[in-house]
Amino acid sequence: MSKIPVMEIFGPTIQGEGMVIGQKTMFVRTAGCDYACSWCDSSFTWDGSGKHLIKQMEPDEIWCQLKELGGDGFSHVTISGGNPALLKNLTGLVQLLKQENMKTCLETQGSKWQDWMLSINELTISPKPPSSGMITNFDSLDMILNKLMSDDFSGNVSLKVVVFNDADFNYAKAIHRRYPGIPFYMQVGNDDTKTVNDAVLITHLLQKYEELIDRVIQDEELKEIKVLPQLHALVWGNKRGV
Ligand SMILES: C[S@@+](CC[C@H](N)C(=O)[O-])C[C@H]1O[C@@H](n2cnc3c(N)ncnc32)[C@H](O)[C@@H]1O
Ligand SMILES: Nc1nc2[nH]cc(C(=O)O)c2c(=O)[nH]1
Ligand code: SF4
Ligand SMILES: [Mg+2]
Repeated sequence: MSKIPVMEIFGPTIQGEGMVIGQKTMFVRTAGCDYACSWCDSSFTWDGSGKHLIKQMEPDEIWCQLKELGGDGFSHVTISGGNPALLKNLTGLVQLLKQENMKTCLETQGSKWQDWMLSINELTISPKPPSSGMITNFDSLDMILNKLMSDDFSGNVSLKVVVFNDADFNYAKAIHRRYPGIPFYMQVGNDDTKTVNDAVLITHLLQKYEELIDRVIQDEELKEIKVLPQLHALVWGNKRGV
């Protein structure tokens, strides 16, 4: 018995962020986070407001629900949260997804390590900039990225920093400088995660995207960098489960 606290299972949708942006995928979102970012767009996973949604599930139950939703129409599963890396017992799910010939993607912030992370195909580490209110533990981050750059890991790893302001931009640059060999992404911060006015939100986020692009273009230090919006926010606004 190794039950996993699941907040939501959804899809098929597209991966809206980072290195496999646009990829058709299913999502498994786990409950609980060791951080409490001021602007977290998934705060219901850790602030108590989604407590009633949490289901303790075995890996095979999760797989059944994925198949119910996605049928035979998917080959990619993204695990996000909360912080899935809090869960030692995700090994069973990751192995089952592998057996079923799924590619796996993980979203985590780089604060915790689990050995099952070595079996993930696409691993995004997203350290948190000053505007989040969180403090990066660089000992943990160094340790995690060292493991992911070793021969023990055969998947792809990338770094993704969300940027809201100047201090975040400088933090993002410092992260890229510290880990120059790792594919690096800057992502536009969504500063209005509650509005249901999609038209206003989307116009605003596109403007923020243009501002971030302009900054990167003007910065001679930034060369090997990709600048992305949250594509799902541009398509569906703040809607949950997409
Ligand atoms: C909800 S988090 C869950 C995974 C993990 N806890 C993490 O932060 O990487 C998934 C991604 O959404 C990003 N994110 C959260 N809130 C955001 C916001 N308001 N605007 C832009 N990106 C956001 C996070 O930085 C992270 O890269
Ligand atoms: N479509 C879509 N793409 C995403 N990429 C990362 C997400 C997340 O919340 O971790 C996310 C999400 O919630 N939806
Ligand atoms: S680390 Fe991720 S899930 Fe946790 S609070 Fe920050 S953005 Fe939200
Ligand atoms: Mg999200």
